[in-house]
Amino acid sequence: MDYFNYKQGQLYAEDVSVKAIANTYGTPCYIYSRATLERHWHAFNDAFGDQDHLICYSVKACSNIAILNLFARLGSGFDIVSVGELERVLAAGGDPSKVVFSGVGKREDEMRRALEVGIRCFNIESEGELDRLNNVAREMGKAAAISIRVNPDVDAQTHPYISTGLKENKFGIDIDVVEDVYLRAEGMPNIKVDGIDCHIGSQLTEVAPFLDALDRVLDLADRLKEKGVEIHHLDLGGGLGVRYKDETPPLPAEYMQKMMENTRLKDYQVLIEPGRAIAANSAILVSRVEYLKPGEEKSFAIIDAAMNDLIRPSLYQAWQNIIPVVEVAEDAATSCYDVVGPICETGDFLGKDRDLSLKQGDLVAIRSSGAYGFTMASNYNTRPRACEVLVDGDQVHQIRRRETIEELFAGETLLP
Ligand SMILES: Cc1ncc(COP(=O)(O)O)c(C=O)c1O
Ligand SMILES: N[C@@H](CCCC[NH3+])C(=O)O
Repeated sequence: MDYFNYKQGQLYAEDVSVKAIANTYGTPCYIYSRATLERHWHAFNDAFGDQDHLICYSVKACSNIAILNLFARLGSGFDIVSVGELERVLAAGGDPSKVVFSGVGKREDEMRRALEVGIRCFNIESEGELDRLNNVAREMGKAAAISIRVNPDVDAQTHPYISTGLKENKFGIDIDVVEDVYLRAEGMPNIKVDGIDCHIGSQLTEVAPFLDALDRVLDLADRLKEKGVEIHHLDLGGGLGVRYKDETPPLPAEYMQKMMENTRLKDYQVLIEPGRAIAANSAILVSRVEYLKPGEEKSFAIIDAAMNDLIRPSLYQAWQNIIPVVEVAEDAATSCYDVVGPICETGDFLGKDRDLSLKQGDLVAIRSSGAYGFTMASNYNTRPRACEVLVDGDQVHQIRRRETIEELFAGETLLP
């Protein structure tokens, strides 16, 4: 099911013409489909059947408060990695008691705020963090619920920058030594051990690495039980991949079904932290062609979106489809373009070697831009960040206006 389709030769987002949105709100512009976001969230939620579970949507994938609010209304929990993301969840009406706090570098002030609002659980990534949390909780007269993020040394078979479950990665505590850390945590007066956490990487297209990690986590839970440490929940992280080009990742239902074939899971509440699989294909980034620059070696289509708007192609050599907003005739002449932005970096490209039929002023849509798109945007080259628009049937809502130039240096001061 795709909510971005051509109708009478025009690209639509649900029931609204993309060209009409671009003409009203300008470009570059992120356009989200509410129906897609909600369908993907439900796909995970429904997959659990009667298994006790909580979906903690990973805020870093796409964090506009209007979108977080949609998930909050569905009863979602949230996975956060900073106090900034926590404040977003709260501003969006999210329930703090359904928030898990991941990340290797939690500051004291972040811990304090999270304890103050009563989050569900801290996913501890090091012994130093455990000690710090115990101290902060003691100062506040509270007990902090924790799970420890274990590093199971499983190869997620994904891009090295987004693989997190190998010994060489900075994340979590080695599963072979974590038992002692759990025993220490059990003895801490202001720590309440609740779960085990594991997240091995992102854009996984096979279930096998998840199953390997799950086995190791369940074995650990058994060993801990023998030593008197009671585990109530397992947080299996996020990481399920999506189709950008020709990948064939399992659907959420297939993935969860395979995981739940392990009947030992029934003894626990299961948390998951999906981000990309919910958000990636919920949005397009729409951009206008500024110039065409034909050449002997290469032809360039220079568009008004750049690596500051969508960094995935530059950073991971990620491939995302680029399609025309006004459909072109099947026999129209095409050229092979590198689709690039206006930024002064050779690495500023959105797509390479794309056969497209383009002229100056045309609109293009970069697909699968909903996850790690706007959230990774920057102001490099003093470029205001794009606006975000959400389509709901035939309704269009601007959920974030375009930044103004003045805002970009508003916090700066001249010397006296
Ligand atoms: C701890 C943690 N949870 C969840 C996610 C979300 O991952 P994904 O967007 O691949 O589902 C990430 C990012 O990889 C993460 O680091
Ligand atoms: N930013 C990455 C995913 C990173 C996941 C972070 N835990 C991407 O765009 O593919």
